[in-house]
Amino acid sequence: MKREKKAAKGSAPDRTMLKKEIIGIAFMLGSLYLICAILSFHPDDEASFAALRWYDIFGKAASDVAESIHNPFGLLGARLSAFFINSFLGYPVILPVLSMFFWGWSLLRAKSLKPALFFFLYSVVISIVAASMFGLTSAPFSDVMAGTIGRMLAALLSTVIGFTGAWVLLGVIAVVLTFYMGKSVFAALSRIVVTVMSAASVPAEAIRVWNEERREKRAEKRRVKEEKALRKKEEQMRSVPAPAPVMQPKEEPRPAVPLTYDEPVLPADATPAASTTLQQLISQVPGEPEMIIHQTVREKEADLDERRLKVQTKDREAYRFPSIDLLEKVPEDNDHIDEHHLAESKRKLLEKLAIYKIEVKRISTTVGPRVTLFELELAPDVKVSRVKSLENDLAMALSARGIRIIAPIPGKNAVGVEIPNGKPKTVWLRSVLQVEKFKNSKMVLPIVLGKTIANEVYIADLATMPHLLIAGATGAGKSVCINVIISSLLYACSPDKVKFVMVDPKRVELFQYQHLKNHFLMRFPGIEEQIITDPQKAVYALRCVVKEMELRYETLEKAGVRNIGDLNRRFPEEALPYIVVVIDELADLMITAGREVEEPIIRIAQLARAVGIHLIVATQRPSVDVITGIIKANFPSRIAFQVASRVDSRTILDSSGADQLLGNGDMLFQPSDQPKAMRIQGPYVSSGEVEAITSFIGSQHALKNLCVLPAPDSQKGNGSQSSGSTEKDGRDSMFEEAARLVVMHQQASVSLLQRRLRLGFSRAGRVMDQLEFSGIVSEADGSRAREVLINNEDSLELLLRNLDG
Ligand SMILES: Nc1ncnc2c1ncn2[C@@H]1O[C@H](COP(=O)(O)OP(=O)(O)OP(=O)(O)O)[C@@H](O)[C@H]1O
Repeated sequence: MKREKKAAKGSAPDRTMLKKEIIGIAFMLGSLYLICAILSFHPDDEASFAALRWYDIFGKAASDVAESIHNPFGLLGARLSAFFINSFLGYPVILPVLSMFFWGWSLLRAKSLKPALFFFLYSVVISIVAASMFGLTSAPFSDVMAGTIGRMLAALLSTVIGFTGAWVLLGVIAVVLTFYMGKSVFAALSRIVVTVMSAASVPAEAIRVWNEERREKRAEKRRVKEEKALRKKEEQMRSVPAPAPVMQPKEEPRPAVPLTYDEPVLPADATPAASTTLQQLISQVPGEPEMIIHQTVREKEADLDERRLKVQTKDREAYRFPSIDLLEKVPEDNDHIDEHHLAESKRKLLEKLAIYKIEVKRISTTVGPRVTLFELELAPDVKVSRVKSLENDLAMALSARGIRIIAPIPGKNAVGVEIPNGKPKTVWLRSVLQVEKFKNSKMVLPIVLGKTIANEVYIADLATMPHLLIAGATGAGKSVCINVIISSLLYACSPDKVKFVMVDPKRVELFQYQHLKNHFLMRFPGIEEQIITDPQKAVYALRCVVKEMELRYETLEKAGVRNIGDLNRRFPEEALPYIVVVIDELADLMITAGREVEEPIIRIAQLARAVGIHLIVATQRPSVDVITGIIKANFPSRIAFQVASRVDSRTILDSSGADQLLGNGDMLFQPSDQPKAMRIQGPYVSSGEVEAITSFIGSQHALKNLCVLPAPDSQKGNGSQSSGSTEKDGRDSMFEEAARLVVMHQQASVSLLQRRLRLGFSRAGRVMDQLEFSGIVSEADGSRAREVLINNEDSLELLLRNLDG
């Protein structure tokens, strides 16, 4: 009983909210009154209440004076307006009062009070400046525009710094303030205007929706009528006896189904989308299995730009997150369901099953963006494997590609049949980022993979995956998927939190990310480019990552923590960024560098989870020579796009299914912690959108502390050392020749040594290190070329002789 009473009283947060709302309304009303009173100021009123004391408002004298007052807001209004205009700041005082109104509005709408505070500070200073400026003029209205304070300040300034100096000083303050504070204030004000306008447009939208629904209902009624008439005709035809006794296979009756709608199981932050017309659409025959239509999920939208977009990085440069407006707007008719196609698919499916005498007890459907899942509850005596063997027959009966049978659906007493929708819907990146789930995500490295069959936005944490293998035929959507993953991370993480190592042997897939070089891309000692395209350099870059991993392990050990999360929490000032290594085409690397590249990939995959290094590896050749057993074993999270054969699907996922996918971002995602892959439709992001995001980031101030990976230890006897590299005094046999080459060309680059001396990349890199150690070239400095420290060949010969000696 007590508890009920308590509940009735409302919870503490509710009461606090209520209090805030009351205070907000009081602020708004108070400031409105003050603004109106000030605007109604009348100069003659002051004389009327001059004899009246402040506290003397209940007496007879007060009522006499009130009658002669011009201000429509009464004695109080007249007094306040006279005080603010004559004795305070004049009319400019309206600005701070206006900011009080804004404050109240922010309290009422439970918005952050920061913009209101900014506006208040700005308006106080700007009204003082404006009052002083009016104080400097001798116009007739200057008295009411300056107030006592404005006139005093004007007199003080013109005495101290002169009349012109006062104008300049006040002008500069006004311009600078408006420039720095104006932006955020105007942004906040424009948000209020937008909110008010959208509130006003709600009734119009409701009328439009109502009209549309009415039109749809009428069309549905007409359609049902037509269907009924057609069925009647069919029945009449059937009742006419056949002319000749021809032997025909006895056809099973078509299992049309009665319908019920079930309450969908929705995630906490999702609301069901309306799906009302389907019930009338699909025919019902009494005694047939029941049909349930799962309503799809409509994710709660959220404005991603409402979070804090500007942050301070560790090296004190401001960084601004890309705005969601850089992505294209979702076309409006995107929610439309092709109901006729759905009804037709269901009819054909049941017909086919009836031919094979597979009895269905209950059937339910979920309409996804690209496919519809029919969940069939079979009669107890039907073997699940019989349905599975019908995959090809069903595909033929429905004349559709991409039919997949899930037998049984994990955790359910049902078999799933996925049938492509008539009109596939594109899932736009903007629509999957613009949801509350993403905005409020607590994941470390949230990546949006797309929409599930129930239209739920699927977000995974790369930090827990901990590595991702993406495979599929060419043109199936791998590169778009990688772009989506990188874009999700760019929308979620600042450059302090995540860095990328990008390896792109195809040269065309990742070049747009060049714009990220001053914020998100890691650098490598001795290599100018930050997006690696050369397979030998890729091996070197991956070894740098391995070295970084080893150093990070040492750091963890010294700090006495178990992983990067604990380290960053304990020492936020020295927090390490997560490193995401993206390799867009593993096959090209495996063919040219083979074991040399497999080795560091496996080392990273096996060990790097704890130190925050994560791999995303894509390949269009899902064969065992590229996705080797050991690579597969270390990539428990995998995405398969459409592939040519069942064998390819097995190579990626250890099961078939990817061969039945539809392409264009249709994927099977195998999470590391689930037994079966799930079907997801990947979002689409165009290269124009990626360009817009990356160039927005690239146009910002470069970070001063650019992350350079450590050079790897020189590898001996591991195959990377080319033959003929016998060393003298620890130096390479090509050392002297290399020294002469760089001095002759006055140019020190690894590629020059590679080209002219025919050295492999890693060997050329080692020789360059030795040249640096001997003082012939300067040390590497980020992306800048090394300097040659020896001017001529004579000095070089002298130096070489000294080295030998
Ligand atoms: N999620 C998606 N939604 C809609 N269309 C898509 C999607 N993903 C890819 N596509 C379409 O497929 C085309 C090819 O995609 P993408 O370049 O990603 O293929 P790929 O697998 O990387 O091919 P390749 O291996 O040859 O580079 C895109 O240009 C686009 O038209």
